[in-house]
Amino acid sequence: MGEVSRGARALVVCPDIRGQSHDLDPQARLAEAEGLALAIGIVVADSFVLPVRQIRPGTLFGAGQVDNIAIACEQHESELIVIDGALSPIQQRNLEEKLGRKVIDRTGLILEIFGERAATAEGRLQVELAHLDYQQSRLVRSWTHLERQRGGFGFLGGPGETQIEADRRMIRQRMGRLRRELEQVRKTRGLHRDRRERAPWPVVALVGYTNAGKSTLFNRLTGAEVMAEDLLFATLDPTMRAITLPGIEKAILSDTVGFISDLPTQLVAAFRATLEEVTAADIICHVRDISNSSTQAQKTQVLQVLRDLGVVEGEEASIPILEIWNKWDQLSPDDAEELAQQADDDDMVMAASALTGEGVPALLERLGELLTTSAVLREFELPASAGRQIAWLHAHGEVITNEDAGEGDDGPVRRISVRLNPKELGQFENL
Ligand SMILES: Nc1nc2c(ncn2[C@@H]2O[C@H](COP(=O)(O)OP(=O)(O)OP(=O)(O)O)[C@@H](O)[C@H]2O)c(=O)[nH]1
Ligand SMILES: [Mg+2]
Repeated sequence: MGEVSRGARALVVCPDIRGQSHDLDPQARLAEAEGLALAIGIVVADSFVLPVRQIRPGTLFGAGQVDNIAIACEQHESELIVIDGALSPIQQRNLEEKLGRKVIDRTGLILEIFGERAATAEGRLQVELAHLDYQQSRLVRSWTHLERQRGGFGFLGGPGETQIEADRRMIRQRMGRLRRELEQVRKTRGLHRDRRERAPWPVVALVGYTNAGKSTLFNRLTGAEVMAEDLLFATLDPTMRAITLPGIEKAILSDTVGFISDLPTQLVAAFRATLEEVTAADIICHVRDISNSSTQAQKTQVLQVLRDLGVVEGEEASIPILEIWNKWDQLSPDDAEELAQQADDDDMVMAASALTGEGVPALLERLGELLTTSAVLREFELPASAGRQIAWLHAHGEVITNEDAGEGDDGPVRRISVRLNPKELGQFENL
């Protein structure tokens, strides 16, 4: 880690490759790439989009374009070039040689940010694993030119083992160790989650595109001081706090990592594990920067991640999703008027400004309402002799299945799936 240093002056180049479709247009992608660079303290000296009609396997860009990048580097005194796309290891090496400067691609950049931000043990393990995976792929495909014969002492491998094989094995071993550690950490966290699931407190998860305002809203609702900044990926590790809502004494609010388009594959798994918490929520609040010109594309990306997590299938969501149209204060009066109409017509949309607090009381009201009425499928295993509880479930919830689950310590066990809202769950737990 630490491939780039804070304060480095960089050129940010967004390749617009013909035939590759994107939700975001090139200018929006360029702005996002600048945001990523800023997030790690890089000074953006200049930035531009370069159309690529045909990918050059060796350099991605054509020779004339590479010359133009070199000129721009000179003009703007840049020591680093950020390419907002995927570079093959060979392309990266060739560009570095031709430009005489360090070149980093989008995956490398996001890995750097994640490396700097991860704060919990689990987050750090995930990011290191992702980084090793990235390095490993680079070793396999490009470092062969660096291969050199190792002398025949044979501590690590047989005599004559090449350096690249040794490096590869070391990375593999390290990854194996990290995976085991990660599993251990997750087991502990899994226990916590089970315990919380049994606790009669509903969980509200904030999700959304990076920089949408999740942490700002989290802080406003909880009085906490989670880092909320105009930085992409300000939050990496999930944070939870208790809040009180109208009609609900206690609910758990969780803040999560922001989403971004084209997340590096190496980070998808890490990211998904962090987001698993979301699948145990009673309500998902999808925080949107409604003032952003790419807000629609961002929403598509967020829904895609929720789909990957299994929360959304087709048009159906298994957990109610309340959209929060945040940064309302940034809208022009005309836009505000038009969007207010749409928000009014949809009872799963609330307009708000986490910054000014406008719309927040109504949002709390709506959350309380949803939590007392939205039923989620829950599964219980109860001794068949627990007649009172079983009867209560039938009377208050919508029982979907009630089946034999074998023998327990106290005789036969029933497995019952039932739709209950969080309030009913609380009552049931206190029976
Ligand atoms: N004008 C305005 N700015 C806001 C509002 N909500 C958040 N912001 C600003 O938007 C920026 C990002 O806010 P965060 O709360 O850090 O966003 P996030 O969604 O947690 O971002 P990540 O953790 O990076 O995913 C900060 O500069 C906030 O001050 C709002 O309602 N209005
Ligand atoms: Mg945040």
